[in-house]
Amino acid sequence: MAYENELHLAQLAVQRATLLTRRVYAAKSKGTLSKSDASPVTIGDFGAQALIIAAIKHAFPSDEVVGEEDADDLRTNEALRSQIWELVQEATLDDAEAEAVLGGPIKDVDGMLTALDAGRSAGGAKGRIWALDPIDGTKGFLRGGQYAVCLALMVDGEVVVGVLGCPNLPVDDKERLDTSIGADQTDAEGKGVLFSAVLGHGATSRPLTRGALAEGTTIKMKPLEDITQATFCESVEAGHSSHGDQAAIAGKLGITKESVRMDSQAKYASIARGAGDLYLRLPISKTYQEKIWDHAAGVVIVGEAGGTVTDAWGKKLDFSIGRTLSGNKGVVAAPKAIHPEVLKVVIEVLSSK
Ligand SMILES: Nc1ncnc2c1ncn2[C@@H]1O[C@H](COP(=O)(O)OS(=O)(=O)O)[C@@H](OP(=O)(O)O)[C@H]1O
Ligand SMILES: [Mg+2]
Repeated sequence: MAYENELHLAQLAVQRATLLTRRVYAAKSKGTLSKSDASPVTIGDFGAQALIIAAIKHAFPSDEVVGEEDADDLRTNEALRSQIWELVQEATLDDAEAEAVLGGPIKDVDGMLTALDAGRSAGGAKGRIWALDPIDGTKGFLRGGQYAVCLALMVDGEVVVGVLGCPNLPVDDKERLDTSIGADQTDAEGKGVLFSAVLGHGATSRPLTRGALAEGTTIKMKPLEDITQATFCESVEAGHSSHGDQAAIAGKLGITKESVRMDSQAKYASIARGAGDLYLRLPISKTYQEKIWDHAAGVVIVGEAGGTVTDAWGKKLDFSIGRTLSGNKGVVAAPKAIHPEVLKVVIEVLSSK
């Protein structure tokens, strides 16, 4: 299979980083995060980004990375730096082969800062560039809800590999969408899901483990015969997408079920596994540009599960421009067969404003 090594590396790196974020959440819940004033999101974000970039640079030294964070804050904040360094050192998978693929633990603090800083790529249309969101859905992370560790590889501006670590989603693909899941998740074995896809080779899900990767199963979007029965997902934050426009679109499509609000790219993962049908993200702000790391992995996973993802005007999401999707507005993700019908209504609603 194409990109087999990249996929394997991405799965293990996301697995290791997702477990780190879960430990930070558990520490927050137990009240043992007292050494620094930093928010658990900050700690998890830096730790996860350092781990993932170190693994990428070990396996593919000349690849570039567009990461959400950089090391500036850590260079000036010693307390924060040592707290994150402690976590990063402890974040090893219970499997020697997996650790060898990842290059083992990061050697020293400088190595951690160097890894973090390697996320400054400007992106673009040429070469191999990874897009990384170490904690997507920061609000979800803080409220014990959905969040995702997101990594994708783009080659010449096209997303070819995508991996999402969703520690608070139910393991069973058939389980109904339930936004309350994760409310009391702990740092325990047997919870959470790792989703992956390679362009042209399908999408899979597997339980999140601490050691070797669990066996994957193919995921597919749910066949939807009657659009009025669709379940659609949207952001929790009203500031990130227009709940009003989305409700108007659902109404015009004859959808009566209430939307499922969920933070992060867990929305893409959920519709890809058939727990939900549509993901609508209609822009609120005229100036906000979506970040590539908020979409790259989810888009290839939905595409490989039988879906189509475009922006709100029907344009393919263009990951080749830089760190943002500056050529696009909004997101419409749906099973291939019904995407045109959904898009038509999206355009009607947007045009009538
Ligand atoms: N104004 C505006 N419009 C659209 N999107 C924005 C906006 N501001 C921020 N963001 C990005 O939204 C990312 C989280 O998206 P979600 O779908 O998880 O939103 S929500 O948390 O459910 O509201 C969030 O990612 P994280 O910061 O990783 O959580 C942001 O990159
Ligand atoms: Mg994000």
